[in-house]
Amino acid sequence: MTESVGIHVEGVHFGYPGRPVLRGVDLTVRPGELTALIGLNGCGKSTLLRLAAGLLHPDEGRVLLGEDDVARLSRRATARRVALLHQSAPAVPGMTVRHLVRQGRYAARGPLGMLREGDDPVVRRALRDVGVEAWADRDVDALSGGERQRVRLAMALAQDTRVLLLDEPTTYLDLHHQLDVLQTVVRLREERGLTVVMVLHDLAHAARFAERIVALREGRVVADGAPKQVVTPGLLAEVLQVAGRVGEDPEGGWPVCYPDHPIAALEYENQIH
Ligand SMILES: Nc1ncnc2c1ncn2[C@@H]1O[C@H](COP(=O)(O)OP(=O)(O)OP(=O)(O)O)[C@@H](O)[C@H]1O
Repeated sequence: MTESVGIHVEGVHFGYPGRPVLRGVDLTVRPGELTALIGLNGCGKSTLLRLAAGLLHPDEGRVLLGEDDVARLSRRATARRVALLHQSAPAVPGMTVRHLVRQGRYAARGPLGMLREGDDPVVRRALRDVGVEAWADRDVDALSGGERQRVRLAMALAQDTRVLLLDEPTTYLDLHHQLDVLQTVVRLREERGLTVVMVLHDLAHAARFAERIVALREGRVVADGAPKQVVTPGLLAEVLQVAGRVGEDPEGGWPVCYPDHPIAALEYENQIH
């Protein structure tokens, strides 16, 4: 197994024109760690993943993959180190599943590499890993939202990187396939020593599957630790603006949330301050 790679986010500030988003983020993801990133809509989660994938560059600070500053790596060198599952997929009319998944190879290996590899075993493995090999010759357009989401995961896996960034990997999926995808991620991470950061809106899934939860609020990290340590009624209020209770799964021991109601802005400020 190739050695795992960590991610270091050091003093990162980032904004889109006229819109500051990340306001001084420091985060070290250890090699081989499975981290869930949580927070309200618009708090900067996808932006942080895009910075780690080298698609955006910090205004201040830096992002390292292993020893390498992402801002100094070429697009292809970055694509060999890190794969990002986006929230939305490129939907090209008439493209088959196999063809789309091969795009993941293209990002990392380039056209010559793809020619050399012919019927690429990594593509076949990626299709198999997420259980979509039977759809290889179907049009991507003709898939349901959930089916397409799994194909996008196969595309990210086809990059065959040590670092996997997953932006809401369970969106569109029924409960069976949500659990299936999350278990697949856990298994692949164990088998291949992958370093995984995934944005999850479902705190129950974060608490169940991640070994670490990082919570963002308004572009800052406000909680960071093992699920048992950080999942509290205070986290629900401060990070997700929800009042609720937290218990413990009687068999697995992980925290279980019982969300009650959204907290109005005033009530929320009173709870925090
Ligand atoms: N390309 C862009 N140009 C300008 N503003 C953007 C752009 N992309 C995102 N934003 C803004 O930056 C902020 C952070 O967006 P981001 O997508 O990182 O949030 P998020 O935490 O992933 O949210 P969600 O949970 O809704 O996916 C939001 O206010 C969003 O409107």
